[in-house]
Amino acid sequence: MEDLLAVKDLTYKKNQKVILDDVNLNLQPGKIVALLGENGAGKTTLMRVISGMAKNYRGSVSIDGSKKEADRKAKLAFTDGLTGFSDSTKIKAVVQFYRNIFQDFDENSFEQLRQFMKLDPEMKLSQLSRGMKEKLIIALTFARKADLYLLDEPFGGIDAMARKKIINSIILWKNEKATILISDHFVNEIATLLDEVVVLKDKTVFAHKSADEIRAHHKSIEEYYEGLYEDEEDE
Ligand SMILES: Nc1ncnc2c1ncn2[C@@H]1O[C@H](COP(=O)(O)OP(=O)(O)OP(=O)(O)O)[C@@H](O)[C@H]1O
Repeated sequence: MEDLLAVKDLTYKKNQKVILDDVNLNLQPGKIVALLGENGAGKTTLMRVISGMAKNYRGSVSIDGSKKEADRKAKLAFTDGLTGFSDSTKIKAVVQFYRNIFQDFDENSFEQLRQFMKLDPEMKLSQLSRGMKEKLIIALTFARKADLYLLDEPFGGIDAMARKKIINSIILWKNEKATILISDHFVNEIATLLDEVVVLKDKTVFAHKSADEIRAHHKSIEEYYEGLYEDEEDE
């Protein structure tokens, strides 16, 4: 099958510091993939490079065979913290903006997601709690009919009950052929969703395995992941 995402020999520096070093990553359509790694491992940076927000990297990123930034942006949904909107912006105005910018934004889907998340369209961004903001970001992201969804620690502030409901529903919100790359510090909570696991360590892709393969050899994905760091702690 042709790759949906192909990252080839990617090196990214910020202020002369190497943040990603020779990253290669290929993802196929229709997969849910965890992006794991310690604080500072480069998960957010990798998503920013893939999405075209971070520039001046070496190597190449292609989505559906195209390296063009405009093509990539049209095919992927990445909501980076609602930056750029003022605090007094209402949810309904953010939705209006999304509708104007993204051709694949589906208002009916957003409406369903908004109700699911129990968000009031009249509320201003300044009135939203951290968890409510994260719910809005998830709703905006999945209201698009994208080929690739990048979710960067999407649930940090969301309460346990809502989190469970969201995680169980994610698979229903995406087209069968769409791929999700999701970073989360609690791999256990998303484990049942996963088809593949990518671990960023030492500035590069340290491991990329199928979830089934990991489960065949380890008690859980979490145990496998923690095992990658055990030797270091003993030193
Ligand atoms: N604006 C910036 N300027 C300089 N260095 C940065 C900047 N943003 C991030 N970095 C550095 O890039 C590296 C990777 O950061 P990144 O945010 O991508 O990691 P992460 O894996 O997403 O971490 P976390 O799990 O804490 O969210 C870190 O060493 C960090 O110090």
